[in-house]
This record gives sequence, structure tokens and C-alpha cells, in this order.
Amino acid sequence: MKVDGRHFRSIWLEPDGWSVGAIDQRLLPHEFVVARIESVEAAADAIRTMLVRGAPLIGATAAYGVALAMRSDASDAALDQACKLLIATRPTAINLKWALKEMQRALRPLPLSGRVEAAYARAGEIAEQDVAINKEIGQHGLALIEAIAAKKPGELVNILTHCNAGWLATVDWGTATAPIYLAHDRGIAVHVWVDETRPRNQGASLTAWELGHHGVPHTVIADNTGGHLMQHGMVDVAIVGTDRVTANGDVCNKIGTYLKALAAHDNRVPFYVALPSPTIDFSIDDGVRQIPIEQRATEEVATMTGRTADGRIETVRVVPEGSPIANYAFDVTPARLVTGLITERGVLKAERNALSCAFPDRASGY
Ligand SMILES: CSC[C@H]1O[C@H](OP(=O)(O)O)[C@H](O)[C@@H]1O
Repeated sequence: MKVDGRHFRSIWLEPDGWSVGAIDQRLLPHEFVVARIESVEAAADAIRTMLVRGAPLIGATAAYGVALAMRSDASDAALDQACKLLIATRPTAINLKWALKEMQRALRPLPLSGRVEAAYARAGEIAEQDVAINKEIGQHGLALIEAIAAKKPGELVNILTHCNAGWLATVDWGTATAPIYLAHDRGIAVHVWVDETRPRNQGASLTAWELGHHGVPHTVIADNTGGHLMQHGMVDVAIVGTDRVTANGDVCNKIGTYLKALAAHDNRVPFYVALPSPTIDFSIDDGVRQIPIEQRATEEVATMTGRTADGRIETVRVVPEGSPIANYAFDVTPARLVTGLITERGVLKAERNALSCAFPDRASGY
């Protein structure tokens, strides 16, 4: 997407043809800094420290990480070691496992001499496939927004989103935001309620930054505000992203999503989840019991980082020393609370039959 008139993606192959550029998302919205990833270890660190984050972007970064590893050593042992290093970075987003499986599938049959070129080619395909899929998600989600707008001519379409499932969470366009960008660009009057999304504030720091740069009207809200807005008819639809969807449509996403889904259900607000098919995990069907929920460092809850009035970036503690802290990074929304899944192949019911019919190749575990 565009940032100050220049087109950016969240990750890209540098002109040297081997190193990888990425926006350092830890520094947004205060600083726009481009990082350069030059080894599989650096790719793993980028995922682990959330320099890059978001399920599809994590997958794309891992794919490039394997390509960087092959530059150093294209052996089977090096390929396995690279995948072992990368898979250990973050446990919840299934796109990471999917991307590594794709890289193994592409490289394992090849002679060592052909692996570097093939690795960069496959990583590039995964990145381009993500962009193309997100545009499709945008089109299918746009139809939902257009239908809402048609029922309230001349009024704003109020959309609530949680965390950041924007172009920064993918290679480009985003998942939950793709329909929003398309609707805005088509002249539909949309307004986005942006959940700040504690503790890392992906909404306040990343989604608000994205929407602001694209000129999309939005309002940042404390995470606990959504239910009140829904009770007062101020939310027409909720659209969120996801890190893993089970075969029967359970949705794992950033912590707090489940609570928004409950509030939406109680207030009859449509609750949609936008996802590319690599985010579907057909190997499990009980999200609450089978999806590993990442627990991150307690400092993320204990501290806040921001810019002082004189422009300095500072981190301050907001929890008493000695108070125990729990930092669960995701939760699972049961399929029964999901109105629909916005995928590249259409808006689907959150149920096994719909998902397996739409994606038979994935469902069969090819
Ligand atoms: C389009 S996937 C976005 C998804 O990823 C985020 O998690 P994190 O920022 O921890 O990588 C969040 O769950 C978003 O909904």
C-alpha cells in the first residue's frame, strides 16, 4: 500500500536478488524503519521479536528465511535445520507451518545445485500468492460492505476490527482491511472502529497508522468499548483476521476476539473473519482444545512504549513490580459465533462441509 506517496509491501526481495527487506513494525507508528534480513537466523529473529507479524506475513518471512538458508548450505540437513529454527519461533499461526511445508515440498526433490534458485522462486510465489488472495478476499468482502451500505443510503458503514489484519499483517492489502480499502476507494462511506488491542496495541499502532495513510475514517477505541458500541447500534459489522481456522470453522485470533464475537452475537451484529486458505488447518476440528496459544513475555503487559512530547521513544512500566502477569496472545472463537469466513473463494459458512468443498485439495491433505 502507499505510504507518503510511495508504494510499499510489508516484505520484499531486495534488488541484490538475495537479501530481504521488511518494515520494522515494532517501531510504528512513531518511526518508519526498513530492516534488512540477510540470514535464516535473522528471519527467525524477525518473526520471534515481531519485527514482522501477522499470520500470512510470518509465513512469507519463513519462506524467504529458507531461501536465505539455502544460500549458505543447500543440504538436506541445512533445510531441516532451517525449518526447525523457523517453526519454533511462534506456535499459533498455521501459515508458518504451511509455508515451511511448501518450501520442503519444492526443494526436497531437487539436487542441491538447483535449490537456491528454486527456494527464492517458491518464496516469491508464496508472497505473490498472498497478495493475489488478499485482493480476492477484498472483492468478496466488498460485496458485504456494499450490501450494508445499500440498506442505509447516505449513512456511514461502521466496521469494527480487532488487532491488525491489515497490509502490515500480510505481504500486501491485508485480510480484514482489504474489503475496507476497496470500499473506501469505491467511494463507500466507511468508518472503522479500531480496537487498540492490548498489550502490543497492533490496532492503535498499526491499523490506525495504515488507515490514516490511506485516508480511511477511523476511531481508535479501548478494547473494552466494542460491546457498548454494539449495544447502541454503532457497529454495522465486525471484520477481523485470524491466525488459524480449524476444519469446522473455529477461529483463533488475537486475544480479545472471542469477547468481541460474544458481544456481536448478543447484539446481532454480523461477525466476519477474513482469511486466506493457508490459514485453514484441516488437521484439527476443536480450536479451543487443539490450537496452541502463544504466551508472550510479561513485559508486554507490564510496560507501554510511546513517544514523549519532545519526540523521544520511551518505555514505562504500568504494572507494580512483583505483580504476577499472564500474557496470552490469542483466543479461540467457536464457529457458532462466526457469521461467515471471507476467503479467496467466497464468503463461506464457518463449517466443515463449506470449507472442505471450497478447498478440496487442502482438505484432503494433499
Ligand atoms: C492477517 S493475520 C493477522 C493476525 O495476526 C495477528 O497476530 P500477531 O500480531 O500476534 O502476529 C492478529 O492475531 C491478527 O488478527
